[in-house]
Amino acid sequence: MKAVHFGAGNIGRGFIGPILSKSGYHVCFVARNKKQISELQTRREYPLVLANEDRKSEIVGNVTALSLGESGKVTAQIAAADIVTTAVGISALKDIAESIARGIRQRIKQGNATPLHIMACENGIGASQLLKKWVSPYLENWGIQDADRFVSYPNTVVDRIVPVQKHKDPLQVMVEPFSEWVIDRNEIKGELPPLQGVRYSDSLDAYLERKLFTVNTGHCCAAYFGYLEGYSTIQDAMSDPGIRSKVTGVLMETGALLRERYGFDEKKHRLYIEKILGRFANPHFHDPITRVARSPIRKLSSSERLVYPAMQAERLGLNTSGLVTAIAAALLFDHADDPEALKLQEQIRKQGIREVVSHVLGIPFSHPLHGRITAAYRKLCLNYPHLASTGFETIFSPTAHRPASTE
Ligand SMILES: NC(=O)c1ccc[n+]([C@@H]2O[C@H](COP(=O)([O-])OP(=O)(O)OC[C@H]3O[C@@H](n4cnc5c(N)ncnc54)[C@H](O)[C@@H]3O)[C@@H](O)[C@H]2O)c1
Ligand SMILES: O=P(O)(O)OC[C@@H](O)[C@@H](O)[C@H](O)[C@H](O)CO
Repeated sequence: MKAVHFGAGNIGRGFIGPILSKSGYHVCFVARNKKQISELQTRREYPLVLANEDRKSEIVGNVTALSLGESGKVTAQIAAADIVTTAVGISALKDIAESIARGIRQRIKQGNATPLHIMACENGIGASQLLKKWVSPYLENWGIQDADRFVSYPNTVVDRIVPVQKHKDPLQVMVEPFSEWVIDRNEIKGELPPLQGVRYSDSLDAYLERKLFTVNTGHCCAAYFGYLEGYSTIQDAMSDPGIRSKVTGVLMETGALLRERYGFDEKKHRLYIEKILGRFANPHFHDPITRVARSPIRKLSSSERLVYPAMQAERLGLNTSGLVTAIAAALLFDHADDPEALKLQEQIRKQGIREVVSHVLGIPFSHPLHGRITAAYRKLCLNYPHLASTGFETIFSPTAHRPASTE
């Protein structure tokens, strides 16, 4: 069995690659880092270490790598693959779509009609279906109408914390012991791929929202609140009782929403939250705040971990005060090495916070959350003036940008 995995980064090497390899697939990473590619080609294996007391390690074998630029070879690999997975970041899916489409075209030319499962293992709602939207136009342009007969794009949920890390061995990866990979069973064509430790579900949305609005909402809250306080790792932020309590408060809000939407048992969900808070605090990690806070425009979009649950909870009349403060904190994330953080700050400076809440977060001026978020943002600007320094005077000053109800 053959698998092609795009992205030899943290989750690619730390979770998807190991599951594929353990399940008997030969794994070809399609990657960008030259050093990693040549090491994977030569060694054909790499070490994976668990971030716990024992530091138990295992070898992930039966792997190799290609560079994205080796387009003929990548096409051939996809043409012969049983599974294609990705972990490149949801915004980068469009950049790999043509490669995948070429592989499908070659597969059809070769008369290979065995099922091909393409799974985008990215955080976000409907990532595999989004990838399909990027791949399909290439196929249509080439006159290929019937790829759906054997190609499927099941959405998935992947959960394992794998921080940014550096080791002497560029292939080594340290991961938390916990892991969960759930795949939408309804989308699979043909037999279920024999993936060890993976769950196939008929109700993926429930798993997806539970993960995104608990693990990822809580994680980014720890990051954005931690950033305000000047912490550099999630573990440091989580050891601050004030931050831990704020994160817990937000997860109580998303928990109430999830229970309302999917009927989760309250006690079990509370235990799920507790477990996740413990995972964030894992003392064997130094997970940079900047990794977890990365790409704030993506994280603040209307289908994502902060705004989506806030809008849904508001609609149902549930408490959203913690989410509102978290959104305001995210709007202050101005890390200089994060292109989206810089773009967001530029937009706030140029357009004012009210426009940004409306157009970037997708919350209309007339929506009750709009005024509450701008008010919370203003309060944070006053409490953390060093973060709001560049645009503070203009953010609330002239003309229409001044929020009416925040004095
Ligand atoms: N790290 C985690 O804890 C974790 C857990 C679950 C899900 N995820 C999701 O997995 C995805 C990857 O996250 P990560 O933490 O592994 O990031 P990462 O930066 O460590 O890895 C991404 C990799 O993709 C590569 N890449 C980017 N564009 C590419 C392209 N066009 N072709 C080939 N390779 C490309 C990058 O070079 C990098 O090696 C994200 O969507 C993230 O949300 C991460
Ligand atoms: O990868 P992002 O940027 O969507 O989110 C950052 C982290 O919250 C995320 O990578 C978690 O570590 C992961 O989702 C845990 O399963």
